[in-house]
Amino acid sequence: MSVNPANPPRPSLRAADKETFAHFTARHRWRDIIKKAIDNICDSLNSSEIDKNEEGKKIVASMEELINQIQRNDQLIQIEDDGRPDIVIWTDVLNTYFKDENWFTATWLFAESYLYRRIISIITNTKHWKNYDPYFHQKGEAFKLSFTEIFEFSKRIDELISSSSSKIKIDDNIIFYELAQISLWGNATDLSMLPNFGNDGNIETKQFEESKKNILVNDLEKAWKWLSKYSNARVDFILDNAGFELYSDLIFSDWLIQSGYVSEVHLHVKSFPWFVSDTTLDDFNWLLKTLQSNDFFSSASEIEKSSLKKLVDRWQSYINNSKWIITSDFFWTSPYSFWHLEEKAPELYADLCKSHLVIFKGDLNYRKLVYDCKWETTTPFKEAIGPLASSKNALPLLSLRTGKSDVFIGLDEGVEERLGPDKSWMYSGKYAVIQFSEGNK
Ligand SMILES: O=P(O)(O)OC[C@H]1O[C@](O)(CO)[C@@H](O)[C@@H]1O
Repeated sequence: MSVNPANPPRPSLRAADKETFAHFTARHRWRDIIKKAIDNICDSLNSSEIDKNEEGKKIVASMEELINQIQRNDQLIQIEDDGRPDIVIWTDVLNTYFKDENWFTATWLFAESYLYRRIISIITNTKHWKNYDPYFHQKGEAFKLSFTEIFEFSKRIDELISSSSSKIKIDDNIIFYELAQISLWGNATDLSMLPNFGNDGNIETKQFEESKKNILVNDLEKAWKWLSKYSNARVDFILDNAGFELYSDLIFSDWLIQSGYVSEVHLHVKSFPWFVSDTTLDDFNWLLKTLQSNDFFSSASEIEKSSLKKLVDRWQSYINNSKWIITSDFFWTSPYSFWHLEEKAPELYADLCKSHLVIFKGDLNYRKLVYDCKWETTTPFKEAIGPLASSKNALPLLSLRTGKSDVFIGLDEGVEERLGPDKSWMYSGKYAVIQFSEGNK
């Protein structure tokens, strides 16, 4: 049988397997995530808007029913047509591969993606809540907590950009490594890992040094060698989370442009709210607006505010001059692994082929790159990404991923054993991989 969503290249990860993080997620985390979304909806109810209120209550009832379906481990049902064009794909994949499956027997990747698509269908099928993002509040709150790092980084990027004209010259490869790692750990929950560029150009911060040891595979040198042979290249980011992670991705993108190696950065956002924290176009616009808002950072000093203003003005000019292109495609929120990218999204793929480096951020993108299944941890990365490395049009790609699920690939012999029999290291967010494939262009 060919590889397909129900038949990954290795035995699939399924929530039915009690030893996995997939199981814990399906048993506990999904319920908590939906409950939190319900709370957000309830907080947005306003008794003066009667129709909207009534609809809001219906959404809450449907979401509660969704929790019940998961807890009873019901068979997966059709997703209600909400008029979004991707509904056809979802219906087709569900009917073709998962018709008789339930929440715990379907592959984890399908069941989890299906959950987020069900939530969006409930919300989209309303009059007053159509464009409501049930995770928006959380994303904003989390961003606020990164106050210190936000200002620190806006100052640092300024210093880096002007370092070419100053006495202290930091080598471009060093900046590339550090900004890529900031973008990597921007995905981690522990922001204390973030680095500091010292006056002599060295990286200060013990935790950052410490966190480097937790990068189990680090292909940054290879990626740099690949990218630095270009000037005016195109880089694509398949973005992951909004808020601080997005901010750190933009800091990285900013330097790529300023360094002259890159003249165009394509930033791929999600078409609708996805896996709680993923970046949508609204999140992107919110970030830019928030960085300019006096209210949000009311305790910031004038110097901090003006450094941020300079940064956002520059970012806005990239957007106005098409140096940064914000784009989205339904493929990123489809049930398919990226093994099917070329086949299922040929136009998107053809466009990505124009890129000199496609950077995939985060855990979910990693799961989709490697088909979210039970590979040996020593499987070479290029084997696990299948056609993404072997196709004659294979893309040059880089994955920046902190581990938050049951899959790690490309580790040296003995690493898994050293980390011990308790598999929580795989999903704790403490360990990461940076993996590169140069493609066939
Ligand atoms: O934001 P990231 O890094 O893609 O993480 C999302 C991941 O989080 C999880 O929900 C687990 O924490 C996984 O199911 C998913 O792969």
